[in-house]
Order: sequence, then C-alpha cells, then structure tokens
Amino acid sequence: MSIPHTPHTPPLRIVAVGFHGLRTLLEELAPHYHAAAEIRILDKAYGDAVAEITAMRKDVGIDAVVAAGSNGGFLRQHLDLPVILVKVGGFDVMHALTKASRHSRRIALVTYGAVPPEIKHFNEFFSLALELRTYRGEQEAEICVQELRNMAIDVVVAPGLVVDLARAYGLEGVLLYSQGSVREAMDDAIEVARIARLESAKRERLNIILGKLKDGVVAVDLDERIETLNPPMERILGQPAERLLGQRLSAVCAELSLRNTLRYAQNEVEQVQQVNGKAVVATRMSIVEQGKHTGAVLICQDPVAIQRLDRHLRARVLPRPTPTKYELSHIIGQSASIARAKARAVTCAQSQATVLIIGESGTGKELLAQGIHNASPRRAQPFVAINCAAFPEALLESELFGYVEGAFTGSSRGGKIGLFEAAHTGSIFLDEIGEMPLSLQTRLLRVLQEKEVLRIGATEPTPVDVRVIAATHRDLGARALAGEFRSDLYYRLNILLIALPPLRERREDLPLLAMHLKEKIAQRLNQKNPADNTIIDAIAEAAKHYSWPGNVRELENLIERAMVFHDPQLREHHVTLAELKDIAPELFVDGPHAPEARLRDSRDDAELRHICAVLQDCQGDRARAAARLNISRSTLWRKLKRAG
Ligand SMILES: Nc1ncnc2c1ncn2[C@@H]1O[C@H](COP(=O)(O)OP(=O)(O)OP(=O)(O)O)[C@@H](O)[C@H]1O
Repeated sequence: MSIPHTPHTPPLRIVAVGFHGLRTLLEELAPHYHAAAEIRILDKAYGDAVAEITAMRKDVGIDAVVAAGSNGGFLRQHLDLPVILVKVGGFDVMHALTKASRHSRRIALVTYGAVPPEIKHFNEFFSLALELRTYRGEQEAEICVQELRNMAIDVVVAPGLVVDLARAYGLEGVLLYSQGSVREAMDDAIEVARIARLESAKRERLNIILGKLKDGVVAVDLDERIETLNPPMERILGQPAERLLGQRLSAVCAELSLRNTLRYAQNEVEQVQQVNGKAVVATRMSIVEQGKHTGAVLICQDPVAIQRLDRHLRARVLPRPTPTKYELSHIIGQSASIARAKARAVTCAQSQATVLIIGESGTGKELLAQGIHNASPRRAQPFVAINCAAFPEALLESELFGYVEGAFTGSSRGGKIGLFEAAHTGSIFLDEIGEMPLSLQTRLLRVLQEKEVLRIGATEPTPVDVRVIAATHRDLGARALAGEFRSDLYYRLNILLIALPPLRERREDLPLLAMHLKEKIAQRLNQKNPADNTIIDAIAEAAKHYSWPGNVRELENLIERAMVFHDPQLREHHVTLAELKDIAPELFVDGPHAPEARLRDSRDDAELRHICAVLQDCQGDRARAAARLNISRSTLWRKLKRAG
C-alpha cells in the first residue's frame, strides 16, 4: 500500500528541532528534502518545543520529529509522535576532536545520557586524556560546564545546548554532530513518517469499517485499557471515545469486563447479559498476534436486532404461512355457550399458554384458533395450521419438524424447514391432535417443554418460540386413560380449555348463522343479487329438529347449495316442501331407519367400497388415493373416519 499524492493527501511533515550549531546544519540540509517532505525547523527546547509542536500538529498535522541530545530525550517523553534522535557516530567524534585540538589540548567531551563505551575505549587507547562528561537536562548541563571551566578546560565538544553554554562561560565550543549524522536522522524520520502514515491510513480504514458495524466493538490491551471502540460501543458505555480511550474497561463498566478473558485467554460466545438495565448479547475473545496474547476484544449485539434478523431469515427460507382471515368477531352466535367460548378466547389470546379447543367437526375450531392468534400479541407473526389426521406418520413428522439434508433417501437438498420453525414467533394450530401417532406425541412434548425442535437427522436443536393451539373432537382424557394418548402431553395441552358446542345444542343461533353464512357465500360466489331470504328462512325452519352432524360447515354447505339451485326467478314465492326436499333432502331424514337414510347409507357404502379399492391400489398411500379420487386429503380422511 502506498500513499498516493493527490491534492487531498498532504506531504509528510517533519519538525526538526535544534538551535545554533545544529540549526545551521538543519538549515543547510532541509532544501535537499524538498521533494520528500516539508521540513519545519524549530529553535525551541523542552516545554516550549512541546507546546509549539502540539499546536502545529493540531493546525497542520505533523508526522515525525527530529531532535538531538537532552532536548530530544525530553520530546520523546512528552510527545506521542515518533521522535528520531540525531546519533553521534565514531566519525563525528573524531571529526569534532580534530577540530577541537586546533584550539587546545585541554578538551572535554560531553554527551547526553551515558558515555558511549566506544568513546571510553578510544580515549584510553589513544591516551587522549579527554575529560568525559554526561548530562540529562539543562541544569545538569550548566553545572557540568561550570565544573569544566573550574578545571581549566579550554574546549568543549558537545551537543548544541552544551556548546551554547560553554560559549556563554567563555570556553570554546565544538558541535558534536556532523552533517552525516543529521542526514541519517532526517532519512530515518522520513521513513518512519511514511510508515506511520500507512499505518494510520490502515487504522482509519479499519475505524471506518468498525464505525459501519451495528454491533458495539471494543478492543483492550493486556492491561485491559481501551485501545479502540466504535460508536455503538460508545453508546453502550454512555461516554464519547475521547473519554474512554486509555481507561480500563472494567472501571467504565464492570459488567462488560474483559479481565477474565485476558487472564485465562478463554473465549465466551454470545452470552446474554444485562448492561444498565438493557439486555446485550456479548462475545469476548482474546486477541492473539503471532502466537502471543496481546489483548482482548468484546462484541456486543442487540438481541432485538438479532431476533429481527432471525425472523427475516426464517421468513425468506420458509414456506409462506397461511394468511389468516378470521377474527374473534367473526364467530357468530348469541347462545350462552358460544358467548362463553368467545369470552374465554379473548382471555386466552392474552396468555402464552397452550390452548386446547374441543368440539365436533365443523363447529368452528379453526375459526376460533385464528381468532385467538389475531387477538394475541403475535397477530403480526405467522399462523400455521395442520391437520394431524390428514397425513401418514412419516410425512406428518417431516411436515412438523423438518429434516436436514441427507436425513433420508429422497430428502431434498438443503433440508426442509418444519412447520414449527415456520411458525416461529407466531402460532401453530394442530387440528385433530388426538389422531397424532404416539411417537410424534413424544416429539411434540419435547418441543413444548424445551422450546426447541430437532429436525429429522439433525444433532443440534433449533430454538423456536411458538404458541400452540390444539384442537380435537375426541375426549383426550379418556384416550389418555386408555393409553392411546400420552397423559403428560394431555396435561401439557390442557392448560386453557375451550369447548365449542355442537349446533344442535344451540339451535337459537341458527337464524343468525344462516343469515351470516348467506352473506359470506354471496360474497364468495360473487353474487351481487343473492337469493332472497325465503329459502334461507325455510331451511332454518325445516332444520329445527335436524341433528346437524356436520355442524356449521354442514349448514354452510347447505346454504350454498340452496343459493346455487334456488331459482332466482321464483323470488319471494312460497318455497314448496317438494322444492325444499329436493335441495336439502337430509333435513327430512329423522332417523337412521327413514327411507332417505337407507338410501344415503347405501350410497355411502358404494362410495366407501370405491375409496377402499383405490386406497388398496395405492398401497395405502392416502395422498395418492386422494389425488386419484379428486378430493382433498382432509375430505378423504373425514370420509374414512365417518365410516369408522
Ligand atoms: N360460530 C361461527 N360463526 C361463523 N362461522 C362459523 C362458526 N363456526 C364455524 N363457522 C364456519 O364453519 C366452517 C367450518 O369451521 P372450522 O373449519 O373452523 O371448523 P372446525 O371445527 O375446525 O372443523 P374440522 O374439525 O372439521 O376441521 C368455516 O367456514 C367457518 O367459518
């Protein structure tokens, strides 16, 4: 990666600090670096230099500093910028000593920090009798020069500051640095600045990427001090980055501590925890660079966002759930029993518990289930319905629980999502739960208890949040006693019970229902001018003593038949008995032995024989048999059930 020189990338900027002798050297050299960097020469020292450089940095940006001697040491301590020191080489020493010896033999060599060992050896080997001294700061330098004067030293070879002092005390001063050593420092500074720029460009890019994340991210060093964090993490910690950088994470927020991650180098993935009263999903990982632990990182996710994403993903790969059309207000009836069932349904809608609806076929169990779902807080989520009696065991199992790829021969690629997963965050309606095979009852119980499903062939369960509404026309308690239904499942399902009365027990609802169904069918048949009420009234009247084995569904079918067959030309005319018998013969059968009943029985027998033959032909495969008979699987199942 290189820094392209566009008008937007400013040139490298180096501040070279030095006065007097060093300054002269710097001024001589600066023009040579014109193409590589902008060199600013500053003749200030210590605190003044720090203040000036800090101001410059704010103003234009500074990449590196070149300085020498004690001033260089000071700047290194007080600036968080690369400070490159002008180093004294052996050649510099020889060159300066030669120059000094032209004035006198009484020479002192003063260096910043420790005396380099090579100089000590050099001094001894050539018996130069140099006075070797060191200093660390301005004060020490001055004391040193005073002592040298008292020792009658004539020439002081030293860095710029000491040279100036020596001259002030009337001694000769020779600058220790050569042009070569200054050039070397400048070259190093430019290289360091170039690399620092690259690093900061990379860091900036990383920060931009981190800033785009929705999750909060914070990285700490081995001392748990915050090195980097992004805006979402600033929000979680409730402070701006400027205040947080350099602080210990535990001190800012004890709940999000990374101390154990650093201590045991152990990763923790997706732990749900509370921070300032809000739930976060926290992942902690230690950072390993070139095999060494160098820090740790914490990622905080918002559980609400995860759930939203989860729903979105599931929605994309799922079969579309059945759109629900019914509300509780669609349940028609003023009888006490229906009013009670409706009132119960309203209460149940507010609970998360499993609901069990008991009622004969056609009494409105699915209508009620949809109504409960649509009155519950889950109304915007999927509603999935399945008739447990309409599928053979193996098919029902894969429909409900799904399977993973390769779970069995013929399983589709990528596996298949089951209805429980499809209903995630919503409701599932298990119609005819009493017909569910025992082995599947066990699996269902697990889903209810653990709130997770195990797809066929899978090893990892998938968590699901589904409200179960089950329905049956059977006496589940009796079936449980007889060992045909798991009693533990029965108790689990039987938390909120709603009984839907058969139509024959609430005949007072018949006229209202008939009218309602007439409107509904007219809409469905797109009849703008539906049959008048005479035929409907006639049916309601004739059906007073009818037992309605098919309940509201049967009534609905009958009314539809009447609306289709009743001659609209005969509007407002009195419906004759013959006409009514023709349209609704079943209403005139008052017992199993009536002539019409016998007729119907023999018709049913013939139909049943036909169904059995087709079923045998299809080796008992109900789906295929239903397709051949051109009826739905539920209808096939109903016909078989009615025949016992
Ligand atoms: N109280 C009611 N008010 C209005 N319509 C009703 C009522 N009860 C049932 N229905 C209508 O009757 C038909 C059958 O109802 P639904 O499918 O809900 O019955 P079910 O008990 O689930 O039947 P099955 O057990 O045979 O599947 C639907 O068209 C439904 O809208």
